[in-house]
Amino acid sequence: MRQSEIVVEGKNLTLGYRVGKKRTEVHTGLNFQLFRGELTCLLGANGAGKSTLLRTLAAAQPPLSGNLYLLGRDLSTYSERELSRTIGVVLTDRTQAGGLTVYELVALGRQPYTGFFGRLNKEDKQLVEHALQAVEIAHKARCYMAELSDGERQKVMIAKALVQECPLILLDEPTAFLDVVSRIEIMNLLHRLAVEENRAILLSTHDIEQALVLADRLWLLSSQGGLECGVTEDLILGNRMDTLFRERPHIKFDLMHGGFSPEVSGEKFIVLKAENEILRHWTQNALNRHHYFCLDASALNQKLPLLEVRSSNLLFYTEVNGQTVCYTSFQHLLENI
Ligand SMILES: Nc1ncnc2c1ncn2[C@@H]1O[C@H](COP(=O)(O)OP(=O)(O)OP(=O)(O)O)[C@@H](O)[C@H]1O
Repeated sequence: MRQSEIVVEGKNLTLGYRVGKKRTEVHTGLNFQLFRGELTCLLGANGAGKSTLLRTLAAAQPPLSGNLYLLGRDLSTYSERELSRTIGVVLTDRTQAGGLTVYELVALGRQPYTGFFGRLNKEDKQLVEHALQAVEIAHKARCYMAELSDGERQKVMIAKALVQECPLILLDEPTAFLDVVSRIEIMNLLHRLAVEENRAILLSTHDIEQALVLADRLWLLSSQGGLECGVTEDLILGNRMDTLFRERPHIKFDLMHGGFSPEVSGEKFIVLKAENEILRHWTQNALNRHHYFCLDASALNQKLPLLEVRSSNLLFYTEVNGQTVCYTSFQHLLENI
């Protein structure tokens, strides 16, 4: 992977809120860089500070201290007009602009160039059409926003950010409210746009599964650990994912399957032999829910029961006394062991 241009850089940044003389620090000493041509996903528990960080990067609130650079220049020196040409912000809002058509809403993204009442020239129109095609919503260009699904509306908001021609796009939970197919589509789309259009795209999400598949980099934000940044696989294999929910030790990151799950509170042990990895995984899933710790065949001895799974309807359970029973489904097995 080539080293690409840094779009945003934070140095020793303190984030938070100032109301009158009261100062509430949400994070201190944050250091990070965001690169062009990459999709970066910001992950963190509820209240970890993701929206606060995104708002600070979007210049919607100033940092309490430290340095924040956008394309090498202090963010606080940007004018409103410069900001609207440099940062595209997509917020999660279910009821946006229902009375506008898709085309009109995306065209609003050209305002930083055309002015509020500005007419679109030929180039503007081409950009709008290109953006509608890029997010695969061109066929709905004449529909009203109110007539779209949540996923389609999200695509339109992304198209609007695209026509702003900003090197940086920030999205706060763009896949909230979406079904699994739309979540995959939106994340895929954002990754493609980051690479093909050479933008720096940063989004916050609770959709860890999708983030682990598509994010070029992760930003892991936690109240105790601050911000950890890195290429997705470096953080996963460096055991950094568990830092996200450090204060909830009963939730563990499953390195094999890339998701969080409750730690097994096993009281019973069983030796598990399975025909293949898929059968092993789902058998373990069922047994863990019933408070069994599963050991592999190397732990085989007479003092532990053995479950041999050849298929989902051929399960051989051998009790400690050596008696073997064959079960024909998980329901059958779980009702009897
Ligand atoms: N306007 C505000 N004034 C003071 N504190 C605030 C304000 N907004 C948020 N906070 C605090 O900042 C902290 C981080 O909140 P933030 O909304 O950034 O978290 P988040 O990671 O986006 O959470 P979620 O995943 O629940 O959306 C929280 O403790 C919250 O109470």
